[in-house]
Amino acid sequence: MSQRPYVIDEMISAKAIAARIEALAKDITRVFEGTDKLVVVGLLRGSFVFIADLVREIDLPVEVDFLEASSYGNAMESSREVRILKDLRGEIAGRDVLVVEDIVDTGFTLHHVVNLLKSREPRRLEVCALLDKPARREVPIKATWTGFEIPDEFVVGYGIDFAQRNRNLPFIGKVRFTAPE
Ligand SMILES: O=P(O)(O)OC[C@H]1O[C@H](OP(=O)(O)OP(=O)(O)O)[C@H](O)[C@@H]1O
Ligand code: HPA
Ligand SMILES: [Mg+2]
Repeated sequence: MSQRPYVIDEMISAKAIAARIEALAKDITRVFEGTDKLVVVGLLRGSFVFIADLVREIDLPVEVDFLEASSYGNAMESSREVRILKDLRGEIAGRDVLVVEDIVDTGFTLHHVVNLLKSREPRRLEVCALLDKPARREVPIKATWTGFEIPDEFVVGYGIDFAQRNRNLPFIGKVRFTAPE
C-alpha cells in the first residue's frame, strides 16, 4: 500500500524544545542531587534524540542504557500490545532510574515498561516524557516530568516517526493529510 500524501506543520520549534529541556534537566538535577547511581533509560526508538539532548544538560554522573519497546509498527493507532525488542544491558536493582520517553499517548507503552522495570526493584524510578497527549489516554499513567502537553494530533520529528520516517526533523510537527483516503 502506498503512503497517503501528507505535509508536516510545525507545532513546537527546535528552540522551544531546547529551552524546555534546559529547564527539565535543571529540575532533574536538583531532584537526583547527591545520587551516584542515576541510570538514564531511553526507550527506543522514539526517545533517541530527546535522551541525547537531555543527558547533556543533566549535571550529575549518569549511566545511559536503552530498552526497545514497540507497539505502533507503521500504523497511527496503538496495537495495545507492547513488545520488548531489546532489554537493558545493565542491572537496575537498588539503583536510581530515570526513564526517558518521547511521547505518552494511550499510555500502554509507558505502563508496560514502568511495571517491568519496577519488578526489578530499583531504589527509585521516575519518568521524563517530552510530550503528553492526555486526550488519548487509555491507561492511567503520568510521567514525573512532561515537556509539553499537546492536543490530539499525530506528531512527528525530534525522534518521533510516522511509519519510520521523519525522525530526523529538528522540530515537532503534526501530520496533515493532503488527499482523501
Ligand atoms: O502511549 P502509547 O500509545 O503506547 O504510545 C507511545 C509510544 O509509541 C511510540 O513508540 P512506537 O511503538 O511507535 O515505537 P518507536 O519508539 O520505535 O517509534 C512512542 O515512541 C512511544 O514509545
Ligand atoms: O503522535 C504520535 N506520533 C508518532 N508516534 C506515536 N506513537 C504514539 N503517539 C504518536
Ligand atoms: Mg513509532
